[in-house]
Amino acid sequence: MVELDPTFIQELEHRPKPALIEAQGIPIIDLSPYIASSPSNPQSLDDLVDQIRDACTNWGFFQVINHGVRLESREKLHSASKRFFDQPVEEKKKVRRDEANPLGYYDTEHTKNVRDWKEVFDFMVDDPTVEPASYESDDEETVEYHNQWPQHPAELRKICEEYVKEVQELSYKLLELISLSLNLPADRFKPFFKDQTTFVRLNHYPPCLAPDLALGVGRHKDSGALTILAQDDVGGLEVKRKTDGEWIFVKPTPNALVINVGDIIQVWSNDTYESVEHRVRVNSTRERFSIPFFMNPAHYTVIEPLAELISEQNPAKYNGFNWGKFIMKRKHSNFKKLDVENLQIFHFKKPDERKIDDVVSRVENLSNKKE
Ligand SMILES: O=C(O)CCC(=O)C(=O)O
Ligand SMILES: [Fe+2]
Repeated sequence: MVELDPTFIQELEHRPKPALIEAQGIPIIDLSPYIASSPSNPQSLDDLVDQIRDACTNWGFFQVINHGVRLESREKLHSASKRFFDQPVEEKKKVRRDEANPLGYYDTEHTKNVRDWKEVFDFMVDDPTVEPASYESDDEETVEYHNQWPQHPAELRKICEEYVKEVQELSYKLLELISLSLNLPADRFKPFFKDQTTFVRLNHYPPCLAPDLALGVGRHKDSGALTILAQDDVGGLEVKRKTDGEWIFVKPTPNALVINVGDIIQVWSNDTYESVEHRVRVNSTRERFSIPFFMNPAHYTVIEPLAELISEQNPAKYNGFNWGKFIMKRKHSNFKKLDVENLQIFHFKKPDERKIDDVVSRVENLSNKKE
């Protein structure tokens, strides 16, 4: 019997199943009609937009190939990340995050109040990034966050910055495609990202002696606009299939990036697209590395359903909320185990919508129990 610190142990119903379900996985979309420098033919662009719409509607997740991010920059970052995490913990803790600076290294993240089997290193894409000083709604003070770079490996900073430049270009293209897929102009979302609060996380999941009890990241939805994830060939990411709630393994595909729409796009689209739950399983033999790029708007952005996507027949399902305050509150509860439920976009649903969601989730629970 392996002794596992009880803070890592998932409730029975949330533990990973012994067998992986690969099934028909999330779609793979070839972005070449949009990424290529030569103007593409309109038919292939329409096809691409249709594929994006289907993937966002049916899965909330997809993989992209021919995305313009060079394999070389990605591999360089994976190996620099490995060099960083391979160091003794005392060395890594020289850049550890604390309540004053949320950036850098830490190994105590909790998701839904259970500790994740992972260690991470976070940095902002814009350095410095301006965020609210507190989550109190009447406090207008802001602070500047600065990245903390380690001394070793010295090249980590440059490699991260190079990678980010390429992924950032892709992030705008994906936003454009998503916008077109909602029948909006390609640049509809762009202004929200002028003072963006986008950040990148280097994830390291060490081998775990009790992979049946713990998770690398517990079930969650990404709270930002869009996530672009590079994963290595080990695999571990699982996505909750919308049709039946089954956890589906995302098969690592060479040179593909995994994309998912986050809570913000769910609200902007007034629930046309949903931010889908996912989690990470760990294994007892191989460490895993992954690198999510979390694309987030400026802190002062009020997140609400877009005017073009609501009507009398389809009224706004959410009250607007301030992105910076929302994320501050979330960070506060992720930092340590709290007894309260995490803040979710669900809490901004208009009262009638919350009632409808409650009924739907009760029916879903009933039908899941029958299996
Ligand atoms: O490592 C992964 O595959 C996904 C990580 C993730 O979902 C997250 O950090 O939000
Ligand atoms: Fe995630």
